[in-house]
Parts: sequence; C-alpha cells; structure tokens
Amino acid sequence: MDDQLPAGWEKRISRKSGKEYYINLCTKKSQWYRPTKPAEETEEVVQCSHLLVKHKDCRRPSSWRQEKIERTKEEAITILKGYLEQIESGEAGFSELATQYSDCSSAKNKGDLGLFGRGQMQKPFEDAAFSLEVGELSDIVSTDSGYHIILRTA
Ligand SMILES: O=C(O)CN(Cc1ccccc1)C(=O)c1nc(-c2ccccc2)[nH]c1C(=O)O
Repeated sequence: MDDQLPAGWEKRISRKSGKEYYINLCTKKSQWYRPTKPAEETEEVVQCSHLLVKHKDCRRPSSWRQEKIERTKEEAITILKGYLEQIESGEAGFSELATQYSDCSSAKNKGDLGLFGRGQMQKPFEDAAFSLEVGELSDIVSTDSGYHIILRTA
C-alpha cells in the first residue's frame, strides 16, 4: 500500500484530540480521513451566500416567502438595487437582508450555500462567484432562478 500522500496534502496531529488529520494546502480544507484523490484533481472551491429575488418569468415563481411571485423583472432589479444600497451604506447587513427577503430556501441559513466547486451552480452564478474575492459582494446576477446578489465568504 503506497503510504505516500497525494501531492498538496499534509498529515497533521490535532492538538485537541491527538488524532491524525489531513489538510489540503491548496484549499486549506482539512479532513479526518486519508485523502486518496491526487491533488491535481482537487478542484477550486468557494463558499458563498446569496440573496435571491425571483420574478414572474423565472423558472419557479414561488418561494417560502410568497406562494405566487408576480413582480416583474424590472421590479426585482429595483428591489435588489435597494438592498445593495442598504448594504453599501451600512444601513443593513447582508445576512439580515438575505434571511428576511431572499426567495431561496437558503434564507433559513442567512443565505449561506456552503462550499461548492465548478459545475455545481448555474453558469452565470458560478462565473460571478469564482470571480469574487473573499468578502466581496457581486453586482446583480441573473440566472433562470431569478436575480441574485452574491457574497463570497471563503
Ligand atoms: O430554478 C428552479 O427551477 C427552482 N429552483 C431550484 C431550487 C429549488 C429548491 C432548492 C434549491 C434550488 C429555484 O428557484 C432556486 N434556485 C435557487 C438557487 C439558485 C442559484 C444558486 C443557489 C440557489 N434557489 C431556489 C429556491 O427556490 O430556493
């Protein structure tokens, strides 16, 4: 059994439990189980939160907030611009607005979508997410689900 770790991985000892764990030096992700995938296959991942405002022409014009969404695309964009102004002025926080107003089920989790790699989200969303720096807020992004503002958190 080749006990060599894939390149880009290091074995560490947890100070808390004394147990061995493994850290990927590229993504800084750590895990208890020994990695088997060679590091060159390890994909780039990001973590983002988003605030989704749906409109009547989106793929599923319904959400936890509103059974039947009838606002127009223009109205949805105006609403999101208002949120961007509130965030940029410091009047409201992103998480607070996402929790209260996002039409995505992730609103229950302050808009957090967790970690994702390429190929998991709709392309416009992925392209925006992977072009953000950590802590950066996107402009308005349009997908089949509606209009989003995206905050990259990791
Ligand atoms: O597009 C559709 O046909 C229906 N969806 C997809 C969906 C539905 C439920 C949960 C997650 C995704 C949505 O409209 C949707 N998309 C999202 C979404 C889109 C891009 C990134 C993250 C979430 N959330 C939702 C939602 O209702 O909660």
